[in-house]
This record gives sequence, structure tokens and C-alpha cells, in this order.
Amino acid sequence: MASTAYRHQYTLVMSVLWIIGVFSFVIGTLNVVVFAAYELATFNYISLTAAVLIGVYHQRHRQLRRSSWLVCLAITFNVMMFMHLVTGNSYSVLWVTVIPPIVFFLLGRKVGAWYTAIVFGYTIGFMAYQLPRAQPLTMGLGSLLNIIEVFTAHWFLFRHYEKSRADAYDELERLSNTDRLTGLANRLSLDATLSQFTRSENDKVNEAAVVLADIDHFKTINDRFGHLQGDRVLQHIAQLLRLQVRESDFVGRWGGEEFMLILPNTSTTEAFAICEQLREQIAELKLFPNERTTMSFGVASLQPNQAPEQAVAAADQALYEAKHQGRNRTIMNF
Ligand SMILES: Nc1nc2c(ncn2[C@@H]2O[C@H](COP(=O)(O)OP(=O)(O)OP(=O)(O)O)[C@@H](O)[C@H]2O)c(=O)[nH]1
Repeated sequence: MASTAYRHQYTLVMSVLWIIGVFSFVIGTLNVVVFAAYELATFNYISLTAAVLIGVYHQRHRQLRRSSWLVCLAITFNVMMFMHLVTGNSYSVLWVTVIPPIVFFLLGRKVGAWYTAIVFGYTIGFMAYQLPRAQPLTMGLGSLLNIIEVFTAHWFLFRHYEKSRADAYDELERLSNTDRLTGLANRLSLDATLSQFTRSENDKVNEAAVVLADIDHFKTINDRFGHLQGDRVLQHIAQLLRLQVRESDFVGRWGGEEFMLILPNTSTTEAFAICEQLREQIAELKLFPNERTTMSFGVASLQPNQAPEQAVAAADQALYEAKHQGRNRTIMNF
């Protein structure tokens, strides 16, 4: 699966190409039909062709780095030609300001900085050369259009930047809270949830239960069927636990072959009944021929104002007792 960063860069390449393509087509047609500006129209159609070719190349080869360079060169070519052809009083030089956000995004900070420096150096040289010949700037329709378009392009680019930054942050948060093997919440996330439940100001939660559940003789499963099959068992059981509890319950991998359930608004007696159901369903799973996989559960209550470690220790003690009494059972710790 492609990463979030890759998807965003891919979308940005395609979006910029679409913008160049549509913009070149519309303005080119206006330049032919309305203004009879054939030189400008030729440049517009060259840009359109370049956008289409790069788009096709990008779709076929998925070489993001190369496509990114081609897009940066295409947009720079557009801006430069526009500055040269629409000289005088149209504010076309403003277009140069869209280059840094595109370049930095597509090529990265280091290369982007050099690229931008070169483009700006060139632009300053161009303006210095133009200055003695320039007419005073006036606010005609062309100038106004240029200003609106440049601001629209900036709005689009910064919105894209903000969205991709937020998505990357969400993805990072999701990854840091997820167990890779099972897709369940990991220990970090469980610790945070436990603290949330036991915080003194948390008066929304009346009664909650915490459960530690451990697969019985898991070492034997690994030893007999191999580590990969052991992983598969962990995935199966994780899926069963997630599917069988309520949407509002929390399920996570506490570590190794041990899982934790945090059940809001649930008494220990209710939690006991839930665990018994889960235990029976797990015992019925046919993961290996002529072989039963079982699990032991330890239940404790989770109170506001209580140290989370205390609740976990109580559940752990109950689990230990369940193992001690012969496994494949649920024990409550009051
Ligand atoms: N396949 C696999 N095995 C793991 C993973 N994490 C821990 N284990 C194994 O889980 C086993 C746990 O063994 P023990 O702690 O002795 O417990 P057990 O064999 O389940 O025995 P009881 O808990 O007393 O019933 C060890 O062999 C670990 O190597 C994992 O991610 N994948």
C-alpha cells in the first residue's frame, strides 16, 4: 500500500498538471478566438501538450521523482514564458511566487531551496533588465486576472499542504498507537486509555472493568507449528476479540500472547459473563486439526481515582489464578 506522503505527492503532481492543462487550453483558445494573440496561444498549446505528455508518463511509469522534476520544469517554463510574453503592465511576474510552494513540496527542502534561488535570481535579473523599458503598472483587467489567479493557485497549494500535513500527523498517530501484527491498540494506547478512565475528573464513567487475557500454552503452539502459525493464532484471536465486544469497548495487545480489554460501564460480574462467552468461542475455534486453543481471563474493576497500575495488577493476579487453577477459565478479582 502506498504511503500517505506518496499519495499526496502523486495527487499534487496530477493536480498541478490538470491546472496547467486546463489553464493553457482555456487561455490559448481565448488568445486565438478573442485576442488574436497567436504567439501567446502557441506558448499555451505547447504548455498543454507538455502537461498531457507528463501526465501520461506519470500514469504509466509512476516514477514520482522524475515526474516531480518534469512538473517543476514545466511550471517554471510556463511562468518564465508568461513573464517574457506578457510584459509591461499585467503583473504577470507575480506568477513566479507559485514556484517555491510547488518546488519545495515536490523536490524537498534542500533541492527546492537551490531551485528557488536560481528562479528568483533569474527573475530579479529579468526585472532589472526590463525596468528601464517598463511602462508604469496600471490595474487593467489582465492585471486583475493575474492577481486573482495567483492567489487562487496559492490557496490551492497551501490547502493541499495543510491537508497532507494533517493526514501525515494522523497516520503517524495511528501507527504509534497500533500493534503491527494484530492491528489492535498497542500497549502505549492501552496505557493512555487506562489513565483516561482512572482520571479523577472523569465522572462520565461510573463503573468499568479491565481484563487481561492470555493464550494457554502458546509456547507449545509456536514450538509445534512454528512462529508464523503462532502469529496467525494471535491475529485470529485478536479479530475475534475485536468483533465480539461492543464498539465502545477497548481491545488491545498488552504484549506477547496477552491481550487487554477495557469495558466501560461494566461491572466485574458483567465482565465475567462477557469473558466466559469469549472463552467458549475461542475454545470452539478450529485453528489446528484435533487441537484446541484456549485462553485464560483475569477480571478486575477499574475505578476513577485509582492508580491504573493497581487495576492492572488486580487483573494480572486474577489471570495468574486462572492459570494456576488449570487454565481455560475466567477469574474475578474483587
Ligand atoms: N508467534 C509469536 N509468538 C510470540 C509472540 N510474542 C510472544 N510470543 C511467544 O509466546 C510464548 C509465551 O510463552 P509463555 O510465557 O511461556 O506462556 P505459555 O506457553 O502461553 O504458557 P501459559 O501462559 O502459562 O499458558 C513465548 O514462546 C513467546 O516466544 C509473537 O508476536 N508471535
